[in-house]
Amino acid sequence: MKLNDLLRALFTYTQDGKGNPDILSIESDSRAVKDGSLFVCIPGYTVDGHDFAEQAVQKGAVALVSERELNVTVPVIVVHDAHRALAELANLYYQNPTKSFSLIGVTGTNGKTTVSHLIERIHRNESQKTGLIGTINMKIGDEEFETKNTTPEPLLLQKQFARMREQHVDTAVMEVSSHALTLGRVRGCDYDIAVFTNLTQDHLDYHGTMEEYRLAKGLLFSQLGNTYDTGRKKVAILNADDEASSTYEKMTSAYILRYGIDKEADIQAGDISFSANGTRFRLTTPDDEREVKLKLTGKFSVYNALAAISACLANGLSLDRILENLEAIDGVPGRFELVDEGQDYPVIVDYAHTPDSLENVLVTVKEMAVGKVFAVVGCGGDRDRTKRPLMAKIASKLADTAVLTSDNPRSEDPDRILDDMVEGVEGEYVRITDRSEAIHYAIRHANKGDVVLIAGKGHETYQIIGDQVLDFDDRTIARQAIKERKS
Ligand SMILES: CC(=O)N[C@H]1[C@@H](OP(=O)(O)OP(=O)(O)OC[C@H]2O[C@@H](n3ccc(=O)[nH]c3=O)[C@H](O)[C@@H]2O)O[C@H](CO)[C@@H](O)[C@@H]1O[C@H](C)C(=O)N[C@@H](C)C(=O)N[C@H](CCC(=O)O)C(=O)O
Ligand SMILES: Nc1ncnc2c1ncn2[C@@H]1O[C@H](COP(=O)(O)OP(=O)(O)OP(=O)(O)O)[C@@H](O)[C@H]1O
Ligand SMILES: N[C@H](CCC[C@H](N)C(=O)O)C(=O)O
Ligand SMILES: [Mg+2]
Repeated sequence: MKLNDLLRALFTYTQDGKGNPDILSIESDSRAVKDGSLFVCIPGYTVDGHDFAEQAVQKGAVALVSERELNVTVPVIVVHDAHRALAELANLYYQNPTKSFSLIGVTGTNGKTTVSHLIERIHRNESQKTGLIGTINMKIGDEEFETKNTTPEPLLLQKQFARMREQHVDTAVMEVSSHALTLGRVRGCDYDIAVFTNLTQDHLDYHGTMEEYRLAKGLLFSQLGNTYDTGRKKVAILNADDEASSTYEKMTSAYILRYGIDKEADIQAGDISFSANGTRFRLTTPDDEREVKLKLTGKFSVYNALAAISACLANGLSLDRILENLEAIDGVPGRFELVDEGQDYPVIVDYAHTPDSLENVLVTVKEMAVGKVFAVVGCGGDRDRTKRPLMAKIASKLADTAVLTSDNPRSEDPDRILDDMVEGVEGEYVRITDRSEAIHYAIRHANKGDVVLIAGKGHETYQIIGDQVLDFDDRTIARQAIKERKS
């Protein structure tokens, strides 16, 4: 593709230096630049991509996109915001792949992975070819691809969409993080359906205030638009019980479908009851009323189910088929996952790493415990510090014993993170920095009918300490601890 053709993706820019070279690839990492690359200089949080401009030219870059003028021998396209430019260029380079299938975006503080998986599995059981992008991995049908971010950076994202188009995907579902929305990673994506789960505290290190965080998520709903050039309806799916939805209602011109439990909604759950086998509720839609039996537990699972049902209805599936598929789903990896070695005290691994998700999951765990609840909880390093005392408070108030420990301390001193947590403690706790020891402690002390919750890492298979990524899986450690205790 010629540079000038690619520049149609950008609305305003200035060009410094003449030339219209053939662009053979777009790169935002100088280390990946080859002959014929267009190199986009991204100002990062660790380093500034502009500092690698010279290196990129030496490696064969034939043009650069930059936020400032640069003294190089190839044409420089100067833009206001290189992050946005990168997303728009990537979308045009791969020729608008998201116009070829139905695209569903899921945002919100908690439940994105769960809701995306529910939507994907329901569509897959309807013989649709599906795509999935999120925290755990990316998938096309059964083929898995690794990812670093919940919402990948634009080049990887659009490349993956192009692969989906090639493989004739019918419906793709993706998690859209607030970071991605703020950094413009998803610009150019043509969403058909946007789903909001909920908004509670997280990522204040990045967004500063809850107001900024709320508005960041709103970008998904404003991006949805109301155009029908693909012939598909645009639908915003909002949680009637979450007050942030009223902001998103005003930010979108798409159709709106509301789901809820407490407030009146289009897709409504009532008469909810929980048992050892799962959750039952009465579902009311504008046209129907049904009894639903989920294998998933907790009020939050009812919200996730309602969000998934709404998205599947908006995407044209019938309620009968949606419910049959939904009722068969027994869970998502690392979300309320039981570690069963035949022991008489349930051990649950869960990904709750925010105050709200921890509270929800502990309330659910308390309901199923005949005896005591042990909660193994840590807080991530280089992440929102203000959630640390809140999470320790919730764990120590709701569990009989909170076992406070480490969860990806990253560049921070694990004991400093624990000091921050301990400030919020309001009940019984023990403090064990080593996560493996903490898990062993909880399992050693649990008796028949007690429940051990191991929160925060879910599907993760690593512990990040300093710049080392060490093998670590809560489920494996828990299994070992249960077996050791038996012997
Ligand atoms: C804060 C943030 O979003 N960071 C992302 C960012 O990294 P960064 O700003 O540190 O990048 P950098 O290392 O400074 O590099 C800047 C630029 O220089 C380039 N570079 C760098 C070195 C070099 O030799 N040559 C070169 O050209 C880099 O390729 C890059 O384009 O750009 C990287 C490449 O796109 C991302 O992988 C990285 O995500 C990191 C891994 C991360 O942890 N992000 C989190 C905060 C995040 O985005 N999380 C959300 C989920 C949140 C939720 O739970 O809701 C997500 O979507 O994953
Ligand atoms: N609807 C919900 N409301 C509150 N908490 C929830 C909800 N759904 C799941 N949770 C809790 O949040 C945890 C994380 O869920 P999930 O991975 O689906 O969220 P996420 O939004 O994808 O998180 P992340 O931002 O890290 O990708 C679960 O393990 C569970 O404890
Ligand atoms: N996407 C979230 C995941 C947090 C998971 C938890 N294990 C941690 O490392 O804090 C984040 O990056 O904030
Ligand atoms: Mg997720």
